[in-house]
Amino acid sequence: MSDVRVDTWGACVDFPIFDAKTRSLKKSVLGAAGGVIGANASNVVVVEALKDIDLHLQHGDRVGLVGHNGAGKSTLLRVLSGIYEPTRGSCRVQGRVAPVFDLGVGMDPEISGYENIVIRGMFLGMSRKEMLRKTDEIAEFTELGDYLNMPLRTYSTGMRVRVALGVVTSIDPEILILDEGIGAVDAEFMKKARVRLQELVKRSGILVFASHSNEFLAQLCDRALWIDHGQVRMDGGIEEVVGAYEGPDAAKHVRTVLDEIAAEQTGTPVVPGSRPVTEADG
Ligand SMILES: Nc1ncnc2c1ncn2[C@@H]1O[C@H](COP(=O)(O)OP(=O)(O)OP(=O)(O)O)[C@@H](O)[C@H]1O
Repeated sequence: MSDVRVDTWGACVDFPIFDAKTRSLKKSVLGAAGGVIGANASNVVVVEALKDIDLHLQHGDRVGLVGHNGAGKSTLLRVLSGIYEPTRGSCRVQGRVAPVFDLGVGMDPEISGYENIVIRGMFLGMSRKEMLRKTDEIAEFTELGDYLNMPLRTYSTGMRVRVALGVVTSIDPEILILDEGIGAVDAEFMKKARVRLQELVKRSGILVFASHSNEFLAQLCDRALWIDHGQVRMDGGIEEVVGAYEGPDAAKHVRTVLDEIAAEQTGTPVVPGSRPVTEADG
C-alpha cells in the first residue's frame, strides 16, 4: 500500500467536437465556464479540457480540486482513474483505484438492497466474499431495515443514496477518486456518513476529491489544487487555495471547520471566532 503513486507529466485532454461549426467560433475562447474552445490542425473544433497537468501524489496525500464549472476537475479525475487517456503527455497510476463518480452507478433497480450492496462493492474492486462479510454492518448503517429485502426501485432517492454511501464508505481503496454528488441525504444521516467518509479517507492511500463544498474539502483533504480553464492555477493548503479562489470569507469558513476538526481530535471545545492572543494584540 505504501508504494501507491499517481503521476502525470504534461497531461492534456482535448475533446474534438466534430459537429460544431468552426466558422462561428473565434480562434480561442476563454469564457467564465468551460475549457478553452479552439481548433486543431485539421480545423476541427476542440475543447481543451486539461492542459499540461503535472501532478505527483504519494501515499498519504489528500488532495481537493476546486475551480469553476467546466474547469476540468472531473476530466482530471477520469484521467487518474484510467477512463481517459491523455491526448498528449502521460499518466501513470500505481495502486488499485476506486472511482466514485456517481453514487448510483452499478446499482440495479430490480434486485434487493442487500444484493445491490454486494454488487456495488464488487464494482469498486472488492471481492464477493469481502462484501458478504461487510453486509450486516452496512445494512445497520443505512437504517433501512426490511426495505433491504425489497427491490431498489421501491426506494426514494435518499434511500438509494444511503445504500450507495454505506457501500462506498465500507471499501478499502488504495487510491480513492471522489467526485461530489454525496449531498442528497437528510442532514442527520449526513452527519453519520461524514464520520464514515473521514474513516474511509484515513484508510485510503491517496485521495483526490473534486467538490464545490468547502466544508467537505476541509473535512477530507489537507491540500488543494485550483483548476482554472484546464490548468493548475494554484497548489497549496486548503485555506490558502480556497481564499485565493473564493475570497477571505470562504477561507475563514475553512479555518473554522479545520479548528473544529482539531478540537474534536484533542477534545478541546471551540469558541467561535476565538484565536490565541499574540504579542501583536498589545
Ligand atoms: N465528453 C465530453 N465531450 C466534450 N467536451 C467535454 C466532455 N467532457 C467534458 N467536456 C468539456 O471539458 C471541460 C471540462 O469539463 P469537466 O467536466 O472536467 O469540468 P468540471 O471542472 O468537472 O466542471 P463542474 O464543476 O461543472 O462539474 C468543459 O469545457 C466541458 O465542456
